[in-house]
Order: sequence, then structure tokens, then C-alpha cells
Amino acid sequence: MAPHTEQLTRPATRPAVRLEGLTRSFEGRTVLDGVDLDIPAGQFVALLGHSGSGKSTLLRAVAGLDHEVRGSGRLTAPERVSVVFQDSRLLPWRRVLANVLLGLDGKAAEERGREALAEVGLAGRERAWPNELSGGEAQRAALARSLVREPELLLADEPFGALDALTRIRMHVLLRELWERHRPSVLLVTHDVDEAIVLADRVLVLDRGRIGLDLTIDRPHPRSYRDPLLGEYRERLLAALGVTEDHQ
Ligand SMILES: Nc1ncnc2c1ncn2[C@@H]1O[C@H](COP(=O)(O)OP(=O)(O)OP(=O)(O)O)[C@@H](O)[C@H]1O
Repeated sequence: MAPHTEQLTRPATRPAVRLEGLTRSFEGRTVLDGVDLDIPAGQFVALLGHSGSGKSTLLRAVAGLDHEVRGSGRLTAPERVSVVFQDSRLLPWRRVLANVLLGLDGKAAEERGREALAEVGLAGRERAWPNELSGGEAQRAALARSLVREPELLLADEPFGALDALTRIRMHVLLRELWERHRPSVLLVTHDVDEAIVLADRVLVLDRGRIGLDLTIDRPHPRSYRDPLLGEYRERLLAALGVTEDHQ
């Protein structure tokens, strides 16, 4: 398969994401059909869409992980990008701190790794093996691994999708706290409308290869699921997804 033709531009000044006419196709089927999108530096954005709508395809494009995919358009992304997936992708043969530090050397990096583990609530677990961690703890370690690289952009593809409801809520609080402290731009792919509304300041819906809805969530943090004003955003997002409350 021929590689795509757009150029990946690294901006010299303010890190931000810009997609201009981004297309991606698999075996002749267009999944992204000329997506235009700007994400200002430090903005927390969630991306919703039906299964198969192309959310991961978009995220992988921004991450620069899709060189084998056919496509075109222009794409601008910051220099330092970290990606968190649904599974932690920790290397089972390395201890937790070694996983966090993967590819980084030196005392200063080790210190940053320890600090990052403390930030995600895993102080004291540096020498644990990945298989000794719960699912939530493994995702915390994955967040620490991305933080330690001080990303300008954090890409997260359903990072809490495999966690139980209570752990997921704890992770929401943690992610938002980490964002407050470090202020990377965030692009969070999720199926969960409530997760998007509670965490993000802007929610996008991917529909037929384009951004079908671009909604600013203008409510203070921390947000409560019970905030009636969030209910209005929820309805608009569900409508954009073609879901009515009656069908819940
Ligand atoms: N490597 C690939 N080869 C062929 N088709 C692919 C490939 N990657 C994705 N696709 C197809 O592109 C479409 C979009 O997939 P993608 O994973 O981006 O959707 P998604 O919105 O993230 O879905 P989900 O919410 O189910 O994870 C799907 O129809 C999928 O089958």
C-alpha cells in the first residue's frame, strides 16, 4: 500500500494540532474524509463517534503511527507526543519504574520517573512487576510513563475502557488533575458520552469521516455527573450520535 502524501509539520512556536483536509482510506474505503481540526495548545478535547467511525484512525494519524495507511491532507503536531491505549502496554519483563523510564537514561530521568509514579498514586510500587498491578494501577503506570516525557500533546485511545465503573471515575479525577498540573493538549478518544462531558472542555463527534459536531463544554471543574446543565450537552451529543434517550 502506498504511504500517505501529507507532510508532518513540527511548529517552532506554540504547540498545537492542526488537521487540514485529512483523509485516510483502507482498501478503497474512505474512513476520514477531509477532516479539518485545530486544537489550541493546552486544550482538553474528547472525540466521540460510533464504533468504526474512524476515531482511532484519526488518533493514530496525529500520533504519526500510520505510515502504511493511504491518505492525504496536512497535519501539524507538537514535537513531544505521548500515547496511552486501552491496555497499559507495560513490558512484563521490566519492573514498573523501568517501564516508566523506558528509553530514558540518567539520574534526573529516574527522579522524574519516581515523581511521576508518586503523582499517579504509585509511590512505593517502583520495583513491582506489571503482573502484580491491577488494571487501574497498570493504567496509572502508563500515565506516569507518558507524563515523564512531558508531552505537549497527550493522545489517549479509550484509556479507561477496560476498567470497572468505580476505577474509571477515580481515573477521571486523576487525569483531570494531571492535566491541571501539566497542561498538555489532550485528545481523548472515548465511547462514553459522560466521560467526554465530565473531562473535556470541547467534545467532537466524528461522523461519516468528518467532524459532525464541535461542542464547547462551558462548565467549571470539577464537574458532577448530576449537574443538570451537563444534561443538555449530553442530549446534544447523543442526538449527534443518533441516539435518543428513549433508546438508552
Ligand atoms: N489497519 C486497518 N486495515 C483495514 N481497515 C482498517 C484498519 N484500521 C482501521 N480500519 C477500518 O477503519 C474503520 C475505522 O476504524 P477505527 O478503528 O478508526 O474506528 P473507531 O471509531 O476507533 O472504532 P471503535 O470505536 O470500534 O474502536 C473501521 O471500519 C476499521 O475496520
